[in-house]
Amino acid sequence: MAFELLTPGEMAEADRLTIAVGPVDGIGLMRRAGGAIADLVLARYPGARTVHVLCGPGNNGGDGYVVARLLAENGVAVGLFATGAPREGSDAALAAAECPVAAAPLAAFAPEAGSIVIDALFGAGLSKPLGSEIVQAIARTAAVGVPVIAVDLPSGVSGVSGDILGSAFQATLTVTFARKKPGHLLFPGRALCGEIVVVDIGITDATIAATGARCFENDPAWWRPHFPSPANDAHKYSRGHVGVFSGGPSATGAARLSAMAAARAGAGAVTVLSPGAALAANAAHLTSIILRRSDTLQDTLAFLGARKPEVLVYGPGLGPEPEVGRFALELMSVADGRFGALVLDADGITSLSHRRAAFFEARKRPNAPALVLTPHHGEFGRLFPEIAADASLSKLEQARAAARRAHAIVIYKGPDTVIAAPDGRAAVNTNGTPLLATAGSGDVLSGIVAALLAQRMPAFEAACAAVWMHAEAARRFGPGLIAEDLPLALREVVAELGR
Ligand SMILES: NC(=O)C1=CN([C@@H]2O[C@H](COP(=O)(O)OP(=O)(O)OC[C@H]3O[C@@H](n4cnc5c(N)ncnc54)[C@H](O)[C@@H]3O)[C@@H](O)[C@H]2O)[C@@H](O)CC1
Ligand SMILES: Nc1ncnc2c1ncn2[C@@H]1O[C@H](COP(=O)(O)OP(=O)(O)O)[C@@H](O)[C@H]1O
Ligand SMILES: [K+]
Repeated sequence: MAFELLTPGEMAEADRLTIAVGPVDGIGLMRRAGGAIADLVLARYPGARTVHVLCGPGNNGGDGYVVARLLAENGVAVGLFATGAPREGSDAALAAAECPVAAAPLAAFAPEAGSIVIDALFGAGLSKPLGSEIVQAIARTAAVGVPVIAVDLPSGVSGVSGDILGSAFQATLTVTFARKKPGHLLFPGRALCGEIVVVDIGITDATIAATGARCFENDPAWWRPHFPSPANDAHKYSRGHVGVFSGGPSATGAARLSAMAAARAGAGAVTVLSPGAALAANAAHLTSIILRRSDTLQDTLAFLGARKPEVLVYGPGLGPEPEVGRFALELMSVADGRFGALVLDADGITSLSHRRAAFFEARKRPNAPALVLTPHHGEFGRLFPEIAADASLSKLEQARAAARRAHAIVIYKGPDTVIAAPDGRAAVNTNGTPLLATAGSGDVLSGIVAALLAQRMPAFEAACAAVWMHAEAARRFGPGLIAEDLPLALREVVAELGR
């Protein structure tokens, strides 16, 4: 399955291994890469008057020389512009020597309406901000608004992080090789890629595996085999029981959203644990969801002993007060097999920011429960300020660092939600929709995660599945979505995933 995301370093390793094993050599890979792009250009832009190919000094430029040659051989009017000649003896120099079109300096590049631009300036090798000559070429291209086809990555986009180094092309189409890179899926890079096409240039799955890549594009294909469905002899508690803590009388809705989502995602029983003062408010709104009073740790322990829930959701609507964080620590310390996993969300995360040392210490205990943290950007920065402040780390690397630090699955939410496990596995979600930017949608996500964990789906896969299902439900519901709509919208998604 081709869902691995390779960093530029891992991709270069895949390249090296492929050449080492043979029979294809470096220039052979480059000819295949350039050939695939030329085919796409001819198929998609049969009427293009002129194609301007912009070549950089490295292998990305090498791919560009191949494209220029093939287009010229097919009768296309090709203008070729280069920034620096390829290194002597390199594959790119060979590709340039084979290209019959003379290269002009990049400063002479003047895009015109009706033409298209092939951006082969920098790809995986981009390591510093673009120079002014290239920044100006990007500006000239944007001013004319012609289609841009990026080779591997839009020049200026970091393949590691999706960050923009100085400036970057806005591509219409990005053609990359063998696998995507994190920079294709993390914002802002994702938005600059346009449509992404991955072409096979003969790098095998075994070679990709040999790079040790442990990052994936989130896709049902690889976690669906773990997706739960009820056994024939299931009863409500054997299907999985989730307990959700409610806030006080004026903040009960968040827990109910989480609880409803847990039920729709397949938990056989869901209990809302409510402070006495909020029982009436909760009771007025709950039907199939069980309601139980819980004001103290003793009350919670009694519930755990009597009802043995698999998973607890702690955070939505609880308020950021330090007592909330203290209770979260107590819950973790009494877990000891009384429940299997804790989903800490929203205020459950924020309230721990004042007790970070105690929290990280608690996570080291051997009997600590499995933990899933679901921070958005602000919550992430509160619980992991040093990691969040480290600008050298991509969002993906930050999520991984946080997962290792907290011995937890971390769902770092946003338009490009990253899911990371303490063992180094990570996934970037790609079916998100801005429709999810609506109050309470995060509470729904915590309930879905809890339900899948309660049905004993392995934790990393459960987190990936929950993020995907949450977004899929939002997409299917469409505009007008509010968080209350999400639990019911999950029905169709669950039905299709189940066997
Ligand atoms: N599987 C693969 O990895 C394949 C890679 N190919 C191509 O090879 C590319 C990678 O080639 P390279 O490693 O040569 O890298 P690039 O061609 O992206 O960059 C070339 C060199 O430019 C320099 N540089 C980086 N940032 C710069 C900046 N802002 N201003 C000026 N110079 C800068 C660096 O020294 C870098 O090594 C890929 O993007 C892809 O297009 C293809 O040829 C075929 C196979
Ligand atoms: N622009 C967006 N594109 C895709 N997903 C988004 C976007 N904005 C928010 N989301 C998703 O919506 C959810 C919002 O969660 P959160 O910020 O905790 O909201 P709340 O606290 O109101 O429930 C997260 O799953 C997040 O990934
Ligand atoms: K490029």
